[in-house]
Amino acid sequence: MIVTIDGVAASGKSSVSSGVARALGIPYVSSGLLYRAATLLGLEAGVDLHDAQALLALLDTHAPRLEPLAEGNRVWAGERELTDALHSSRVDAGVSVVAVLPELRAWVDAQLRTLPEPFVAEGRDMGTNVFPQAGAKFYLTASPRIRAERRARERPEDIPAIEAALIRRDAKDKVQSAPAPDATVIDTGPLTLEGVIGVILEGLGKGS
Ligand SMILES: Nc1ncnc2c1ncn2[C@@H]1O[C@H](COP(=O)(O)OP(=O)(O)OP(=O)(O)O)[C@@H](O)[C@H]1O
Ligand SMILES: Nc1ccn([C@@H]2O[C@H](COP(=O)(O)O)[C@@H](O)[C@H]2O)c(=O)n1
Repeated sequence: MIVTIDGVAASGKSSVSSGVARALGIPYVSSGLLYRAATLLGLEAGVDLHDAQALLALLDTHAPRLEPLAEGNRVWAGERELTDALHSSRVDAGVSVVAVLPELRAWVDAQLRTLPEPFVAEGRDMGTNVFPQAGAKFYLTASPRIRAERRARERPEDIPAIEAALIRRDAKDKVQSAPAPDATVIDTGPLTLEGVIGVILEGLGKGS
């Protein structure tokens, strides 16, 4: 079984996926972390983030891999853990440049498609492109202001700056971010985290 949870930036995809996965007793997979890892390695090496061949060469050398733990995904490059470095504002700002490159999308998709079922997969195109056969699909939204207020607890910038960056990232990610026609769209604005998890579990027939 595959459950997909897609949505716009900072709509709660990772937190919700982790909660749903824990309730189901299965792993979750954060596809965005692989795009973030490619971006971080590119920034550290000083390569042009538009240069797919240079990025693929770095990925070949460092071979970042995703550890899809239910309590929180981790990313490793050899013995080095990249996870904590993947959510900086610098990576936030660069990742959409990397994510439009077809070669990079193919690299991420190939990694995801080797994972053994069952799992919850979260990102932008899990329900449309990567796992169109998924048994259940959800899509999370919330206004940019609400998302920025939530994210402000995790970033040094103020709420208007975070909101502007989220709007920019949504625009750059628009092509790969359309909801699947068969996804249930959830506006998380009026809901708590536990509330969103509850709606999804209910939709899966696992509600309490
Ligand atoms: N329904 C909710 N109510 C309150 N806070 C929430 C809710 N959903 C998520 N959050 C909080 O919003 C923040 C962003 O959530 P999260 O990181 O899970 O989003 P995301 O969609 O995975 O983000 P990104 O696209 O940047 O990877 C976190 O601090 C999370 O705890
Ligand atoms: N399926 C996906 C997942 C992510 N992206 C790109 O990665 C960025 C970071 O993802 P988060 O889920 O951590 O926000 C995102 O802004 C996209 O550029 C993607 O294209 N497809």
